[in-house]
Amino acid sequence: MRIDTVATLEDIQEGQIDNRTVIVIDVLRASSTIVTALESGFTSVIPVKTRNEALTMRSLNSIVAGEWHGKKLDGFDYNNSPSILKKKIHTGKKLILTTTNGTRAIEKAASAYKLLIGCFLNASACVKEAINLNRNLTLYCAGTRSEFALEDGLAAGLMVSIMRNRVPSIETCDFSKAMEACYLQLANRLPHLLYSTITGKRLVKNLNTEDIKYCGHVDISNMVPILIENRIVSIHP
Ligand SMILES: O=C(O)[C@H](CS(=O)(=O)O)OP(=O)(O)O
Repeated sequence: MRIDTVATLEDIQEGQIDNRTVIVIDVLRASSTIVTALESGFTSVIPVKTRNEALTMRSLNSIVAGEWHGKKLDGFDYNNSPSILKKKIHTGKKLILTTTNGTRAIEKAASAYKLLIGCFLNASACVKEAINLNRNLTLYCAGTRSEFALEDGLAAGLMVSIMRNRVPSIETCDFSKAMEACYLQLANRLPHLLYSTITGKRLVKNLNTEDIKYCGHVDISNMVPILIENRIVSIHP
């Protein structure tokens, strides 16, 4: 098995999607929001591209959440905020979600053999599932507005490190090795380090500090979200 890590939304190549397991990593915040939404009772998350698409899909049985450049969109129920979502149980509802980077990464990699959603919160559960799926793996960091986001790279590095402990023969690209080394070097500075990344600083400016603290927790969830026909559901319902 081989792992490749992709640095930003734009950088992914065709050969890194088809016939592979792809884990979309957007720590701040789309991946963390999706994991948390399924943990808090939503039956599915529907990723959509635009505000209008999200509002058109709204129904009695759904809640609309998302942001553009960090700010909650007009007419939406929630921002892309895992710490707010987790305060309430939403049993049986669908979450319609649109975000600046994460939902676009999901759309770009939708033709993967299996597309999973990962972050710090569910890193070990994702790796376990990727091993079960037994395909080459792409860790697809969404980044932020076309730039590499350190928090995504660190979560990818954590996943490479967990994978290497479980499957010592794993092959990796050099960027995966670099992210693994980076995670091992900086792990003891989590979650505080996330306040100083580009996205972290932006979230602080927009008063979303609770999200940063929450998203930096490692392995607090066993939830593995998977994309099935445009809907994200729990892999083990
Ligand atoms: O959750 C967010 O606020 C970010 C916005 S950005 O990185 O500041 O553009 O969106 P996401 O799609 O979750 O990265």
